[in-house]
Amino acid sequence: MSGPSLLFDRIDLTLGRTNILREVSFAVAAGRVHALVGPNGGGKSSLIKTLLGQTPHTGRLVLNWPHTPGVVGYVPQAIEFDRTLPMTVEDFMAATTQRRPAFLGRARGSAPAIHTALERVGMADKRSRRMGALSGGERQRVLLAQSLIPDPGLMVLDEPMAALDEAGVQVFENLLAAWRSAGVTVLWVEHDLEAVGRLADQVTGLNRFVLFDGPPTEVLTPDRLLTLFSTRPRTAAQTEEVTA
Ligand SMILES: Nc1ncnc2c1ncn2[C@@H]1O[C@H](COP(=O)(O)OP(=O)(O)OP(=O)(O)O)[C@@H](O)[C@H]1O
Repeated sequence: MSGPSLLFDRIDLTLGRTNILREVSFAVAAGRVHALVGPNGGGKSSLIKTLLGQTPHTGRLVLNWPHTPGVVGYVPQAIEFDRTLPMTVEDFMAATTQRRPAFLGRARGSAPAIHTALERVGMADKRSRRMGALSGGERQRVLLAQSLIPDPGLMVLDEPMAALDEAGVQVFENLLAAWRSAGVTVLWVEHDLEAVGRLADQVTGLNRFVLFDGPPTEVLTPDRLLTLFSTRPRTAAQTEEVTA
């Protein structure tokens, strides 16, 4: 499934008194792996929520699909489950991927796709475990698995490698390679800059504003990284601005 190109054009987002994104403009090329990096609180997750239509932003956001609009896969930041919640991995997969209401049970037709997706992330043998009993890395693999159904054309990933062990990282890298060869567009929030340097085609640095945008080899220079990750805490800067 060929992916869309994306255009963020002067995106502004203010929630309450907090100005989270200001004049954010950059483009994501179709079928490329595009990383979004920046300090904690820099607005990366907010930008993703904006892309997914979840925020009252201003500015222009364009998704240009090659043919008809396709499927958007989304891997949220790690989520917690109550240990006693009686929801198995299979139940979770069904609830997040089937159209039929989850309280009616699993749709029989969805079983093969769920099995294949769990196999791709190495979790097929743990399909009957409760979500709350999984390790953080195992839960992360299940979050990746649910994003594979149905086949996405645009994949939106919010720190998908958090909590993954080495084998889990390999699973993720295999998925990335498969998306790349299928022409899926990937927008990927990541803190691991070594992985970004190795695996992304393009990288945007975000700390409320766009700080840089280009191929990793050109923009992830030691100077840039020092500036990006040693700025004043944004809360202090914002408070001054709001009260000025
Ligand atoms: N609903 C909200 N109302 C007010 N402020 C919010 C809201 N949601 C997020 N923020 C603030 O917006 C800023 C950006 O948060 P966001 O989660 O987008 O950052 P991030 O770059 O994804 O951070 P991290 O790397 O820590 O995940 C933070 O200061 C956060 O506290």
